[in-house]
Amino acid sequence: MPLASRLPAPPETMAVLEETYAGVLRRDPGESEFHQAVHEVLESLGPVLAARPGLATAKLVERVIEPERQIMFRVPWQDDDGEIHVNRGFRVEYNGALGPYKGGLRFHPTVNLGIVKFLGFEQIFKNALTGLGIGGGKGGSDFDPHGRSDAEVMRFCQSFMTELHRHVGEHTDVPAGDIGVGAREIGYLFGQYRRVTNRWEAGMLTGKGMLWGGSAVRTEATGYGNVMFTAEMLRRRGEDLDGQQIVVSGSGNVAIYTIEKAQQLGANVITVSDSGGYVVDEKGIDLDLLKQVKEVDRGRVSDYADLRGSSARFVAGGRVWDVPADIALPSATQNELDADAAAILVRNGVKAVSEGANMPTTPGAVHVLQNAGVAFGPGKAANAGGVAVSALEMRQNASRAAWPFSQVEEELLAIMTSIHDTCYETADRYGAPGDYVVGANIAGFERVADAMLAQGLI
Ligand SMILES: NC(=O)C1=CN([C@@H]2O[C@H](COP(=O)(O)OP(=O)(O)OC[C@H]3O[C@@H](n4cnc5c(N)ncnc54)[C@H](OP(=O)(O)O)[C@@H]3O)[C@@H](O)[C@H]2O)C=CC1
Ligand SMILES: N=C(CCC(=O)O)C(=O)O
Repeated sequence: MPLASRLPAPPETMAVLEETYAGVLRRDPGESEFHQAVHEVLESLGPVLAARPGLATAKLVERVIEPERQIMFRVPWQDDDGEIHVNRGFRVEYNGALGPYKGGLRFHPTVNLGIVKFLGFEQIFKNALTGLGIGGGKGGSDFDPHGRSDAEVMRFCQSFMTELHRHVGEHTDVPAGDIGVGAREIGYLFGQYRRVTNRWEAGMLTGKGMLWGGSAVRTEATGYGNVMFTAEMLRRRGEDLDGQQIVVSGSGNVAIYTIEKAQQLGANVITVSDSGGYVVDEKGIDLDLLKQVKEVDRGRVSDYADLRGSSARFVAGGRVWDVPADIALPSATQNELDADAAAILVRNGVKAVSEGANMPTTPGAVHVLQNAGVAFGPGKAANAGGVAVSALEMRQNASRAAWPFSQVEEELLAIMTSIHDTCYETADRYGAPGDYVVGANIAGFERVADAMLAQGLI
């Protein structure tokens, strides 16, 4: 896809960015999600490079695009029947200019280097926007935890950390959860780290249990934060969440706590989904039942529909975007909301779309939504609540403190409001009022670039 500037920029500046992008396509063919993530950022940087030619001279954009370190490793493990499996592990330590590498681990059969690089590249700017002194990184494996016993997941996590421990630490690289990596997996990973290093290093992993160094609100943080960001976008338009009809995709950690905060603010959430399809619940999602199905029984959204009764309908293979709503909060996976879905949302009168997931909206869908005047919150800004509270967990660990839920939630609200305002004001300053994609990309990039320039050619 050719590079088109989202903002007026001199042709010679765009030519430099186009050559940089061509280099990415040449060097990393086939990594389509990584290309997509880079493409979106480069489309925002024209005016920045035009105003600061020194960035081009310093090859700053090329340096940000190339990870500082890419680690891949073998993960052998044995299932409950004694059969041996071999998975592949990844950790991309993308950019440490602002702090230790920080980012989740994803366990999903679709994980490959390109996926990890897209997630890590997004994480650089997301973490920069938090202002909390964290660099960008990401990792994971093509291991599929679905249907595996706790013992099998434990053996996999122990094998995975036996290798990963060489590369992580509280002052180096601090992983956390993402798709397929929740409280159970974090526990097994931390236990193995402790065993192989003989160190109690609380700050090397976030999302830990409350009894052993975890932070209040970390479980809720990503979902809460996206709803807080959405509320700020609406507030700027003289609206709030009370009474709004909301469609949510996904039914995991981000989706569940998105629903919780949205319901607390008076909204009516009527859908959840998983890879089998979606449920629409005319009475509104029963969150206690959803938590029981997903967090306790590790079931499917179709099980929710069966248990919920007549108000809930399961649509196999369908997408929540077909259901009329005021607000859409994609909280499952990348590229789940395409241009056709965006057109349906617009036709049904959607007012705001805010990304709880990482890069869930395709470029074509972003174009449809923004052209229709829909408030759009990009994931690198809107879903930064998770990593922000991870950074607060690291802060508590460093001071051996444990803050109460109310204090952490107050901090989270302040951080999400600050991220919103930074993006909003940056977009305004660059002549793209209300374009949070431009605001997030430029504000995040400038913070990283200034730190990189100060630290020399490394
Ligand atoms: N956890 C965190 O701290 C943060 C997560 N995110 C992002 O939020 C999104 C969700 O993560 P999280 O809630 O933690 O993960 P979970 O594993 O808890 O839940 C993922 C949900 O998305 C669904 N899903 C995953 N892949 C697909 C697919 N290919 N097609 C349809 N549905 C799919 C899953 O359904 P199924 O069970 O059928 O696979 C599940 O309902 C991801 O994009 C993640 O990168 C962003 C910021 C922070
Ligand atoms: N998966 C996460 C959370 C990362 C973290 O808490 O370090 C993300 O920001 O995408």
